[in-house]
This record gives sequence, C-alpha cells and structure tokens, in this order.
Amino acid sequence: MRIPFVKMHGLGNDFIVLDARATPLPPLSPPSVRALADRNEGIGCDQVIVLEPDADAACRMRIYNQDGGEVEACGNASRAVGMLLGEPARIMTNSGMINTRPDDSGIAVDMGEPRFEWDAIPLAYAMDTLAMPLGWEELEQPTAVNVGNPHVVFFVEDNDAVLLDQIGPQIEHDELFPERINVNVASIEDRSTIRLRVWERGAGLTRACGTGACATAVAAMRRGLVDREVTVHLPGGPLFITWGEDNRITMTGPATESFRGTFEWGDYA
Ligand SMILES: N[C@@H](CCC[C@H](N)C(=O)O)C(=O)O
Repeated sequence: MRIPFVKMHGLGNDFIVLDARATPLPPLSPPSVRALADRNEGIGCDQVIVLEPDADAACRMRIYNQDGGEVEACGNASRAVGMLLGEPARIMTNSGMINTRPDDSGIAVDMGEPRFEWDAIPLAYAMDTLAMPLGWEELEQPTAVNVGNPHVVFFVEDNDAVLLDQIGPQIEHDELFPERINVNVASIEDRSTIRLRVWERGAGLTRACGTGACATAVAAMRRGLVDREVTVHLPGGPLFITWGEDNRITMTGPATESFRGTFEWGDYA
C-alpha cells in the first residue's frame, strides 16, 4: 500500500504530514515513526503529523516526536497544517482546540492560554524566583510553562554560549519531569526582542520550536522583561508572539511546503 505524504517545515522545524481524513491509516507504532523520521534511512523529520477527521474541527492533528512518542502540541506544525487547510480553521489537538488563519506574514495561530504550573513539577520549582536545586551548570531560576506541552525556560546573558546539546538532554530526562520536558534557553535583546534556542523533548536541537517561542515569550512577559508583543529569533528565523489581555497567546510566522511523495507502508510498518 502506497501512502502519500507532504514534507513541510516551519522555520526549519520539519514534518512529514500524513492525511488520514478521508482514508484511515493503519496505527502508527513508535518504531514506524522512528523509521519514517530517520534522516539517513527514512524520509527524515523532527515530527510526524497525522491528520484525522474530527466532528468539531477541520481535522484532528496528532503529533509524534522523532523518538516515536505522541505529544500534545506543536506550534510550527500548527502553522504548516493551517497552511495546508488554507482557510481560517479550527484544529483539534491532544491539548485542545486551536485556531489558525492566513496572515500577511504567514499563518497566525491562537495557541490558547498558558499555565505556569502543572502536576509534573512541584509548584515550588515553578516559581520563577527560586533556583532549581540541581547542578545544571549556569542555568538557574527557571520558569515552568505549559502551552499545551511542557516547557522550562531559562534566561541567560548569552544563549549561544550554553552547551544545549549537553545540558538539554540532562534536563529533559531529569526525574523532576516524569513526562520529560522541552528546554528553552533565551536571551533578552530589548523589550520587544528575544533570542531563543530549544532542546526539544523527543527531537533534540531543532531550528525552531513554536511552542517554545510562546512559552519563552510569556515567561519573559510575566517577569516584566519584555512587552506583550515580541519577536522571538530562533536559529531558523523569527516568530511574532503576542499575549493578549484575554490571556491568549497568538503566534504568527511562516510555513513552507518542501515536497510531496509517497512511501510503501510495508517498509515502515
Ligand atoms: N516543534 C514543536 C514542538 C514539538 C513537540 C515537542 N517536542 C514536545 O515533545 O512537546 C513546536 O514547534 O512547537
């Protein structure tokens, strides 16, 4: 059985998008996701995205990290799927409904409301005035933010100097985070500009992370470091983030289709 796919990216955070709205796909096992995502032997991507029918939305978007794990949210994939759908659209995810609409600079996504603590982290550690009681080198005073998926954000003088490929996996797998976590290191440039690098749970260093940009922006806003509209510069390019009076986050940025193709299901099942 040959399966069609669309290869897409948002600022270099890349996806294989499988459309199961009209024709259901066989269930995707973690080994199948890992094989598809493999950059040497598969198609290659950071996340595999599966679109399924949904009674209340244009589709249900299911998100699988490169390591095979299914997760709740993906900002860049939301813009990519929003671009595929074209019109303003409602997309159901494992963390709830999001809304996308075409915009002059790409796709704008209403990402919903942030939460600054959650069950996976003791409240005391989520307070941004406290240092983590752990030996995470120069990283301290984290803010824990859930924007559909879990993030921890560290503000440092120079985020390019942080050895994120080494410390990122340590924090991702720290016993403090039983669900594991996305790790953001950010530097404030001025009241409307943030530089950000992200170690993504289940995918490692990526060129951009949309939910990471949202989490970092609201963490910086909550600390009073920036205004309520910021540009977050990631290695792959900028995202524009606002946090409205209604407590909702809007993310705006580009989405790109790279190519389309088909693959033989049996090679990846
Ligand atoms: N790249 C994504 C986030 C994908 C999921 C994340 N790695 C997680 O495990 O929560 C984005 O653009 O938000």
